[in-house]
Amino acid sequence: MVESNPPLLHDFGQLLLRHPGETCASCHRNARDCVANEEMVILEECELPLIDLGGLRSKDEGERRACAAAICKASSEWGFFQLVNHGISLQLLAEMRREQVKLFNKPFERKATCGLLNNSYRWGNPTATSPKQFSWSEAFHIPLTKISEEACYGEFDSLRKVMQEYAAAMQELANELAGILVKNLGHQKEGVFGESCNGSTCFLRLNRYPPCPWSPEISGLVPHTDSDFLTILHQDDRVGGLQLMKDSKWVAVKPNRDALIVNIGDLFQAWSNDVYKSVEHKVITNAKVERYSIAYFLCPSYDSWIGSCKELSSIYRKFTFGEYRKQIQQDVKMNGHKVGLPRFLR
Ligand SMILES: C=C1C[C@]23C[C@@]1(O)CC[C@H]2[C@@]12CC[C@H](O)[C@@](C)(C(=O)O1)[C@H]2[C@@H]3C(=O)O
Ligand SMILES: O=C(O)CCC(=O)C(=O)O
Ligand SMILES: [Fe+2]
Repeated sequence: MVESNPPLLHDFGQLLLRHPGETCASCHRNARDCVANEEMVILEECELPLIDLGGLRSKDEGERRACAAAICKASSEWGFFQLVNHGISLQLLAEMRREQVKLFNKPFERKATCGLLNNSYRWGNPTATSPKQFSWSEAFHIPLTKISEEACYGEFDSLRKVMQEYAAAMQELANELAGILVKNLGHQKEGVFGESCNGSTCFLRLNRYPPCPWSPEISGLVPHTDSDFLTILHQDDRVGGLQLMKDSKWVAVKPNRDALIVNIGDLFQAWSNDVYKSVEHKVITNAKVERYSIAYFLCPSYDSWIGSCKELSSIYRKFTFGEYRKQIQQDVKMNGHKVGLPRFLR
């Protein structure tokens, strides 16, 4: 049988061999026995703020205002919320998921070579310097620049067509949410994003988390913040695993088949001068079942300047998105993990 899974067990094993003596900071067991030491912290399951976007379309001005206020409140207190009545057709979400499954079912060799989808395939973390930096997952992190170029997708034209429709729908929703968040701080979206955040500058990330024999000690996706303005996540509707940091504790997000998850990324935190929070999150693995998710990242072009709505008292220095991405890639390469916004403090 042709293997479609990436060699996660082999790569993780190699990493453990390179770190035989490492001990876990919280339980003092050998890193081989305990690779995700944060898991020792007590875990709560949470009800993320639930926002009914139908409120924005209400004839009643009070309801429209209340809905916008709830979005801003959740973005500053949680950095995360769930969205129902979001207007994205369930059929489109299901079609996108079908194409995603078909893609991940291809032989590993095919996914890893051939420059598939703009060379966007990755798995594990080749630059991890310790076991707890390893992600038990595979992903296509796809720039939407070439989404209209059929030649770039070869045999995956049905995936390209659904992705095009999916990305357009997500872009509209992401822009609407971004507009509300910007207006709340007394600015106009056009002034902040200008022409820089359009369909072709954004990314789609297709994630697959294979069952993991080391579960739950190893992360499916290591703790991170997203490097964009905001993310719209279509997570698995049955298999949970997403956790986020709230009041210094990891809390688990319950799957909800009717909801999309929205989270604030680093760029919005920087622009809002820390009013909106880019919160750390991670995915835990499951020993028996695989899990899928799709993230839409609202990003500007690489040459866009990320300033602050409080120019005179801004916490972060001005930087371009290109500079930000480059710094992340450099940190991941050098230390195995992302540093992010702290690098850009004034
Ligand atoms: C190994 C890594 C790649 C990543 C940064 C990280 O240290 C951990 C998570 C990865 C992630 C996931 C969300 C976004 O896609 C991303 C751009 C980010 O900010 O964190 C990626 C990073 C990446 O692919 O460079
Ligand atoms: O799979 C998930 O639920 C989260 C994925 C995620 O955080 C990401 O792709 O940045
Ligand atoms: Fe993320």
